[in-house]
Amino acid sequence: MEEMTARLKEQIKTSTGAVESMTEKLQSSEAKTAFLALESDHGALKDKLKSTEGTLSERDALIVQLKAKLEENAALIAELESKIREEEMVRRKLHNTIQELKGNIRVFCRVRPLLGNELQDGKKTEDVITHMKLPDSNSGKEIELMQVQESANGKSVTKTYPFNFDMVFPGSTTQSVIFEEISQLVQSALDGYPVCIFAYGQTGSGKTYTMEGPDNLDESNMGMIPRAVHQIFATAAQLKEKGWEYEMEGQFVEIYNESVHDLLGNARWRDTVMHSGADMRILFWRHTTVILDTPGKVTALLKKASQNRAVAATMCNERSSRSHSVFTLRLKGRNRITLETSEGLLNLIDLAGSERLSASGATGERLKETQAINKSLSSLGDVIAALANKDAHIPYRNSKLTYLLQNSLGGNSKTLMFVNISPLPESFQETLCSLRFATKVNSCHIGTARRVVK
Ligand SMILES: Nc1ncnc2c1ncn2[C@@H]1O[C@H](COP(=O)(O)OP(=O)(O)OP(=O)(O)O)[C@@H](O)[C@H]1O
Repeated sequence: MEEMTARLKEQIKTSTGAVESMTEKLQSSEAKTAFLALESDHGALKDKLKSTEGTLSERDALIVQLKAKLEENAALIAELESKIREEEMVRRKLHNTIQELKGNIRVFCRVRPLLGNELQDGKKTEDVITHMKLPDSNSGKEIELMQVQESANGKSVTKTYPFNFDMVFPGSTTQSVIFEEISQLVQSALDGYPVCIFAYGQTGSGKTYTMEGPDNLDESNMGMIPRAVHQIFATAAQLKEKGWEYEMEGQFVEIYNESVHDLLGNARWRDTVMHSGADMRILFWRHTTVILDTPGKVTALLKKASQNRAVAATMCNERSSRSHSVFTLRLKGRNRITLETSEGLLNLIDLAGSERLSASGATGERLKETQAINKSLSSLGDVIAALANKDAHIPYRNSKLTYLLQNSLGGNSKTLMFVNISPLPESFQETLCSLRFATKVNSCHIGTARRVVK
């Protein structure tokens, strides 16, 4: 026991010695420095933590603020969107009122310019066009024809034939200026109205140029059809913001010798049997329909149609189109916000030349064509006269053309007619006939167009 106590005592002594030596070491300046450094680091970290905590709570407050602002902005956007939709509705109503005030069948008279060989021997336009008084600017409405006649006592007297239309465009008017005047009508088709624009006039007076453009088509001389289609695509894209989405379908048919041909089908002359009554309308809509979701598809459609179009020679114009061509664009709109739907229709019609039989010098097959053209155009005149007289019976069924245009002339649609005229003195009688026909059309009140919306 004593021995064990002594051993333990010895052990305690040894460890006390070790503790003393360790304490001594700890108190040495090296350890002290390390300790102080650690203490300072610790303090710095504590400060950093405190400042980070401060920044974090500041950020939290900012996030709350931003969230509130975001909600405020979202409410503002919703309010503005609904305002835009309301304004769009007001715009549509106002636009329609303006169109109605302008009258439903409007007539624009367009005089084509003199072409290359018509201005020979250094002649100026005013040297050739001596039988016509035209407006100087593009905003005129009057045109006067003048003809020198011999009176009963042998004296020369100048007889004048004044005409007034919604617009009269002299030969210098560009395609884009003319389109500006009809772009409102094209807009109406997107708004859900049936719209019909047709070109009437003698062969070579510029109908195809006006509706489609010349053969060497470029941006500047594009006709009303490609311009209308471009505008429709551009406006439909803008209306997307207001919730409107559109589906577009196109058809192109031709009425030749009183039968209807599909200009988009594969068969060049796919003939349709003459049906009477309601069947006939169904037949029209059985023709090829192309979904038009890109402007490129429209260009391809117009190209195909023009390739298929019947072209034959007559004495009046070597590339004379002897048929009526009818381009139809159906525009189905749906507003994904208001769930409103609309169904507009745009008919763009290039009528066959209106020249009289005697002037065309036609015989044989050409004579038959001219008779068919004259029949349908005179049916058009009869329909318009019956509408102007407010007759109980309107003879739409007398020709394919008037049957096709039934909805466009019968008061349900907005209609515009171009009367294209030649500037040549030798076309005086044809021009007079065309202007008289156009005056009859212009005086025709067909009632108020109805928008197709659900
Ligand atoms: N405003 C114009 N500017 C320049 N050239 C024109 C204009 N209008 C017509 N032309 C030219 O006059 C010629 C006859 O025009 P266009 O073929 O359009 O007549 P049209 O009335 O359609 O004849 P058709 O009844 O035979 O179809 C064409 O060469 C055309 O390019």
